[in-house]
Amino acid sequence: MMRPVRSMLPGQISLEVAPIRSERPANLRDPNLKTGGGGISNNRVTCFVSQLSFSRGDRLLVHAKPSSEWWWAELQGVIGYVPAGYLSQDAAGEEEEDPSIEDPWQDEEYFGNYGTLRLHLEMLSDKSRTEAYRQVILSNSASLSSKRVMDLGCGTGIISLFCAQLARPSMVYAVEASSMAEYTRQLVKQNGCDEVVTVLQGRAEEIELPEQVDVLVSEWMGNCLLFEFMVESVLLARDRWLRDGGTMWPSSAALTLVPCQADSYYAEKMAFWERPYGLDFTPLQPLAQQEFFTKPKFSHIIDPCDCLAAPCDVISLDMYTLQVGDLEQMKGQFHFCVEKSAVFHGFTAWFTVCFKSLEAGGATVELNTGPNSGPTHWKQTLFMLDRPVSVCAGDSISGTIVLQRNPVWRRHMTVTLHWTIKGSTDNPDNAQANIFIYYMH
Ligand SMILES: NC(=[NH2+])NCCC[C@H]1O[C@@H](n2cnc3c(N)ncnc32)[C@H](O)[C@@H]1O
Repeated sequence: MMRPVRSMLPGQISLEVAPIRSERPANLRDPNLKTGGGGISNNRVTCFVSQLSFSRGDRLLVHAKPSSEWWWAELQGVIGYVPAGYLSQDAAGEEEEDPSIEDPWQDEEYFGNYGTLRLHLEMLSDKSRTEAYRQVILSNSASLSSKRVMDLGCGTGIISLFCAQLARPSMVYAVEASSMAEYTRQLVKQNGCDEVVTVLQGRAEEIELPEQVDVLVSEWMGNCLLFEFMVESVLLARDRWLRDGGTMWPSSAALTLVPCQADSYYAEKMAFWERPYGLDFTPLQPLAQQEFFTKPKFSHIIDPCDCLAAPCDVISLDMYTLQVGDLEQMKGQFHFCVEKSAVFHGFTAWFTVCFKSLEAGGATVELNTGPNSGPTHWKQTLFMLDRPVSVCAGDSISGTIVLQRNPVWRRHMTVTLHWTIKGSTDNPDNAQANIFIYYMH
């Protein structure tokens, strides 16, 4: 249910909007929602968030108020941003806002999940991940003496326990918003670390620490590095609790991309329909493309020999200078030189984070989630093309990637890949510029 408001707009805001063919109020969670401006390629309608066009007296339905200045509203099935200052409450039919949008962070579900063991078991079972954090503490144990540490999103407290067990910090503030915090307190006591580790239950943005800290450590990385956007909490905590000159762990992060072949996934989801049980099911292939290839495949394991070019870092984050506002839209460019003739099925992405030493000149610890490093629970993320393209050694694949944070669902983003293939051969696909939007929800 949404609350109707009237526009008091002086004149028309003339903005490009693409109508959605929806009689019912749009389901904002619908990843195929078409809003704002956009473009079309390979029958895929892109989806950009932009402002909504409306006239004086129009009745808008407000879905969400992500900020005091801009609201997320709908007019005759078209969804977009509206300047809140031009709107007034419609006296008739006071209706409640869509309750599902009251929690754009979906914290109840998010922290509910982290209140159970399933995700913590997965993370603790990830040796590459957990050993990397252990190595950071071990290799900085001397410098950690008498330091004050904040472990943001400590979960079961593993990093805090490493600090207390392998070094002599003066205090570790282990901050955990989910109900797991109650058990984390027990684990801290059970392991004799309660002199050093204090568990604080609450969101890092809201809790109060008694003092600033020297080191802010967190394991905040999600699929494709940013999904869940826990990184926003880390930046807010940095700005509030990390002393000047303090240390961020991780210190930096990078998102890496590579063009790849994905024969088995393509066979499993697309080729399958060619002759199942001797029958021709190819009319279902457009459906399969829409259902399986319009969203990323998380937990994909790419074989290094499926990489068609040298991987390229497309987005780099400096955790000391990154701002929350930067997270709304991040762009990167890539230029790949195809190293072998193959079928180009899509792009695979992964991330690397680095932990600079507390000591000048000390060794940096790296956690690389790519195909040439130890397996992690993130694995890699596969973005499939609508349809595969044959490429030859010497071809180049150049383009841009845009990570666009969802203006309503604050833990979600869309990934837009735009590329062209310049071929050493006159492959008909080479002339085509492609743009693909993938919804991570
Ligand atoms: N690498 C990830 N993607 N997730 C791994 C860390 C997630 C842990 O941090 C907790 N957590 C996440 N955000 C917050 C926050 N803002 N404040 C406190 N705890 C948090 C969450 O409850 C979970 O226990």
